[in-house]
Amino acid sequence: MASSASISRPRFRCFDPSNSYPATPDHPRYFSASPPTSSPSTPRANGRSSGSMAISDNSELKIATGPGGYVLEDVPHLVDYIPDLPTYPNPLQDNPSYSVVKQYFVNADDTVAQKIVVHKDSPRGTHFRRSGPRQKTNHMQLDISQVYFESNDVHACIVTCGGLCPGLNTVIREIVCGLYHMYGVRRILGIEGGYRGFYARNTIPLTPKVVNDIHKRGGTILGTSRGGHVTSKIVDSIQDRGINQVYVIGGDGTQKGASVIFEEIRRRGLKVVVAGIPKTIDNDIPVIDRSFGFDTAVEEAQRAINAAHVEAESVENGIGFVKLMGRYSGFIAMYATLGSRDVDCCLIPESPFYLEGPGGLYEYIERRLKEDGHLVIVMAEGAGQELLAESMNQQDASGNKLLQDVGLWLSQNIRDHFSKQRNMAINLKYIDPTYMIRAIPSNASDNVYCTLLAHSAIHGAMAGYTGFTVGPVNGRHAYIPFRRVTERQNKVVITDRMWARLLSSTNQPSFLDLKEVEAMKKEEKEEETKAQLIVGENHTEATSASLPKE
Ligand SMILES: Nc1ncnc2c1ncn2[C@@H]1O[C@H](COP(=O)(O)OP(=O)(O)O)[C@@H](O)[C@H]1O
Ligand SMILES: O=P(O)(O)OC[C@H]1O[C@](O)(COP(=O)(O)O)[C@@H](O)[C@@H]1O
Ligand SMILES: [Mg+2]
Repeated sequence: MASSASISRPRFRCFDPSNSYPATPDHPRYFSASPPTSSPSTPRANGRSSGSMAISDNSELKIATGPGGYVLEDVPHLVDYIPDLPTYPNPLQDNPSYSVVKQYFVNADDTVAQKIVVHKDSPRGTHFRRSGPRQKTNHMQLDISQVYFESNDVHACIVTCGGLCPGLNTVIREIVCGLYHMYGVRRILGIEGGYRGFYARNTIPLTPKVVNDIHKRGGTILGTSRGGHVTSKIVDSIQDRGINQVYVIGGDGTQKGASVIFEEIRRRGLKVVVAGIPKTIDNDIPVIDRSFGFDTAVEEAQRAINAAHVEAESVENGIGFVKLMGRYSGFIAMYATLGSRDVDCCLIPESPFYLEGPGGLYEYIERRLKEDGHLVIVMAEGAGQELLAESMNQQDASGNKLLQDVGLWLSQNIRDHFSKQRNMAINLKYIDPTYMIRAIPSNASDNVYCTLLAHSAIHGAMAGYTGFTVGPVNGRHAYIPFRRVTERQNKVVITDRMWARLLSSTNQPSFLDLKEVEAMKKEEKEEETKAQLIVGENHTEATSASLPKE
């Protein structure tokens, strides 16, 4: 732990792939936290293997440390396994829109802190490489920017995988337009129908003209799918088509798939970058501040909640019941509840609840009906799964556990309880807007966000970085190693201040006693310690939910 509050510039030994200048003492020294499981420097003749669906087993970390507990968790670079790659002047330097903006280029050494609430003696903690077109001051004191691809040589492809989410088309559009207008790239392919599209479907040539209006439409013009990740066939297709930049848009499953593709590409020694753009309407991807489409989803959920409220207050003993998305994380339900102010009870997977007896849900419902004559309940789809007698032992094609429809189950149980046990006539209206919300186009704020994500991914790829996911960390876009976004899920922390706000806004019971709260706090502390151990030595990091930071 640092013993003084003074900030000192980290002293490192050099390895900075983004510049072609000689090593200087100011650059990071990397160490592997665990030994690499493949030998990237020995690509095979054609590099092909007969592998099928695989899980990435390469846990190599690219970490540099500095004074004061500074840790850089860096992302791979092409020169890690293909040394002596030539660099080219960055065309952005001559681009009239970008070159005049002095702050458009980021310093090649900029990093973004994961932990921004610090104390006098706190270690500086984990950092990620800042995204953006990179610039260095050379020995002649000139600012120059270099890239690892010549525009004419770039052959990019884009694929969308997993469930729908507002903003998919915007990200596709912005990758195409960004590559085209910023870097003069002309060859961009859309892969149809998710991962399996690499080997089983057609491709669509993408130009700014083709994608011009697509951000106004919901869904993805490329189509999507679950399952079908056959690594060797995907990489064979990438190799056969001469693709050298792969942009993968999808959730945690997709990023795991992208990580495996990256490992195979590295094993074959190919000059191909793999860049992930995180998509999850549930906002369950960790490290990043929020995921695109989340804002739109919360806004659209208001319409369902409003409808539930109107229905509920128009009749005697009316209950409006809305089920929202959120398999394992209740962010949409929590934010939609906080945004609406009409909700009396919000149920999420992270907060266990019970039905019968003092402090239970039925008692609370009865009280609200007696006091107000109506009530609105919002429930995330993954909440209360443990209350169902038997859980479904089925998975979707991607291996995600299929959940029981707990919303339907609970609304029926509420009806039965009040009619049979309490002899009270209630009027419950059940609304499930899931697919209506997922299918809408993204709102203006998500559109801007999608543009930044797309641009970050493009700049990273052109600069030769690979095996990364992009996303804002405390408001600054950064390149994050795949492993960091797939190793765990982002969850609502119910011992945090935001959940306290929700409880105070709805007045619902917390369903927890003090002992349980203490046990949860202990569990969180242990999780935090575990995360510190994974990352390395001598630093701490925030592991709590990433939205919002305060
Ligand atoms: N561990 C994994 N390794 C390789 N591919 C995976 C893995 N998990 C999921 N995938 C692939 O990623 C794609 C999307 O995954 P899915 O879980 O359906 O959606 P999401 O990416 O939104 O979480 C699917 O094609 C699936 O086969
Ligand atoms: O019906 P589908 O398409 O399998 O999707 C249902 C799931 O999709 C989601 O909306 C998002 O899931 P992904 O992030 O895995 O795409 C979940 O909230 C929901 O459980
Ligand atoms: Mg998922």
